[in-house]
Parts: sequence; structure tokens; C-alpha cells
Amino acid sequence: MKFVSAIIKPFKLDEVREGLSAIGVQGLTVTEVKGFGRQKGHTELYRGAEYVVDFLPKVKVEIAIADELLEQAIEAIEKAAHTGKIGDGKIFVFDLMHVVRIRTSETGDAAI
Ligand SMILES: Nc1ncnc2c1ncn2[C@@H]1O[C@H](COP(=O)(O)OP(=O)(O)OP(=O)(O)O)[C@@H](O)[C@H]1O
Repeated sequence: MKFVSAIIKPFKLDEVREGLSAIGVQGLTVTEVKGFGRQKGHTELYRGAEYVVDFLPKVKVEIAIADELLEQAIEAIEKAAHTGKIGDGKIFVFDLMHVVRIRTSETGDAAI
């Protein structure tokens, strides 16, 4: 199993959700976040150190998925979230060790 955390532009959320639903993703978590990448956000030099003075609003989409769905999920997010302009975001992928569906006590793939 894999855990995918994608940081996207907020206005792309609906398209990303639709793209993921289309490949069979049944659950996801969305969080409003702030951040900066290489080109957005501004930094300021103060006594020789660089300080971040601006964070841009982003949305974090998190999904737990079966290994077989990983490539399709990445493609779906990329396709939906892409504008080609700076700040389109990033997709982080982690190995996922364990999942429990609390209602039924199912575990692993069956619990996703
Ligand atoms: N290395 C990182 N670690 C954690 N979060 C990051 C990292 N890089 C980017 N992010 C998050 O992703 C958001 C979007 O990043 P962004 O697309 O601006 O990255 P970038 O590397 O500057 O790419 P681009 O050149 O396309 O703008 C950031 O606001 C931040 O929330």
C-alpha cells in the first residue's frame, strides 16, 4: 500500500477529486495548507539569514491506495492539477504499513 500526499492549487481540487474518483479511489482527506516552493513565496534577508515572509494557500490531498493504483493515481493528479505555471504543486509518495477500518476491524487492502 502507498500513501500519497499531493499539494495542489486550491482551485484544482474538484478536478483532482473527479480524476481520482474516476480511477476508483473511494476516500480522501483534504486539508487547507500554506507553503512555498522554489519560485513562489518571498524571502527576505535579515542580518545574513533568510526569512520566509509569505506563504501561499494550497490544498493538501491525501489518499491511501493499493500499490496497483499508484501510477494511475499519480497520473490523475498530475493531469488534473497541471496548469504549467509556477506553483502547480508536488506529489509525495510514502510506503504505507498498516490500515484499519475502525467500524469493521478490516485491515490492509480491504480497509482502504
Ligand atoms: N520540498 C518541499 N517539501 C514540502 N512541501 C513542498 C516542497 N516543495 C513544495 N512544497 C509544497 O508545494 C507547494 C507548491 O510548490 P511549488 O509548485 O511552488 O514548488 P516548486 O518546486 O517551486 O515548483 P514550480 O517551479 O513549479 O513552482 C508549496 O507551496 C509547498 O506547500
